[in-house]
Amino acid sequence: MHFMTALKAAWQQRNSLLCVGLDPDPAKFPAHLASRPQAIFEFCRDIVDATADLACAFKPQIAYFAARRAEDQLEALIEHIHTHHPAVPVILDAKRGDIGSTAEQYAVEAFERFRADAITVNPYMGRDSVEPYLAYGDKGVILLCRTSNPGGSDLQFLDVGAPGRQERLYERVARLVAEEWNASGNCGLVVGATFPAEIARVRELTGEVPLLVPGIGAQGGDIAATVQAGRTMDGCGLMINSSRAILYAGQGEDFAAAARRVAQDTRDAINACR
Ligand SMILES: O=C(O)c1cc(=O)[nH]c(=O)n1[C@@H]1O[C@H](COP(=O)(O)O)[C@@H](O)[C@H]1O
Repeated sequence: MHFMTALKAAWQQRNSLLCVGLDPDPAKFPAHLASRPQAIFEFCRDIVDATADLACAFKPQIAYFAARRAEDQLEALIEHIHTHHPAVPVILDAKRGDIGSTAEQYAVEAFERFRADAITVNPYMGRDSVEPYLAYGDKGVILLCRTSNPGGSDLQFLDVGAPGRQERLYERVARLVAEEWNASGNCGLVVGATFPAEIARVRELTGEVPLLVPGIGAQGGDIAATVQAGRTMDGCGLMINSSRAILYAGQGEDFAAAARRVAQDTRDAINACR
């Protein structure tokens, strides 16, 4: 199924704009999991099973798996999501960016090895570096635009407009994606919840393009401001990600139930503003 079709169905059927981020850090796992060889998979699986009905997407962050030689556990996790929660699309957060020939390999890795439904991509090497992902017309390509971190302003806020016409770099990315790269309707953009004014600007520039919005929860972004700035006319258009605030809500054997409570509260807080 086309990523956008799956995402729209998940928004509607689950009545949720919440993306549950899967950033498994064994140092923060409950003690009973610590010594288990498949701890990363088991931790994420339990979070997934406890939150799937509350989520419009899952977003595993590849670095947390690769850093611990646990790519096999990432494969198993995505397989688990597809098998047990097929209505919830999987966004592989890899933020790839490289020349076309290398990008082809990253696209194979994301879509054929890991079987992700979408991937995050860094667009700052230009169109040819993104084309190998766009060629998978039914997969989502979610491009960094205005990132949530403080240093995002160092480059993304530079004025690249013609003389007398200010245009920030992130605005150029948003415009390029909306006007040129999204010919197959499979693009999304990343805009941090920590910058609601820029969410509103990106929404203004891109019409209905879905926005992945990290930065609520641990990074302190404002839910109401995010939703008001980024929702589309039908009250959707957003995948609002929270990772650590959900994953590490509890420290004991009932960690998944604690994660569910925070996920539910977050989904409800988002819905209250739609
Ligand atoms: O692409 C991303 O997901 C992303 C972009 C961005 O601008 N900021 C950002 O925090 N992220 C990711 O979103 C997640 C945020 O995690 P928490 O701050 O724990 O909710 C991490 O996996 C980040 O890598």
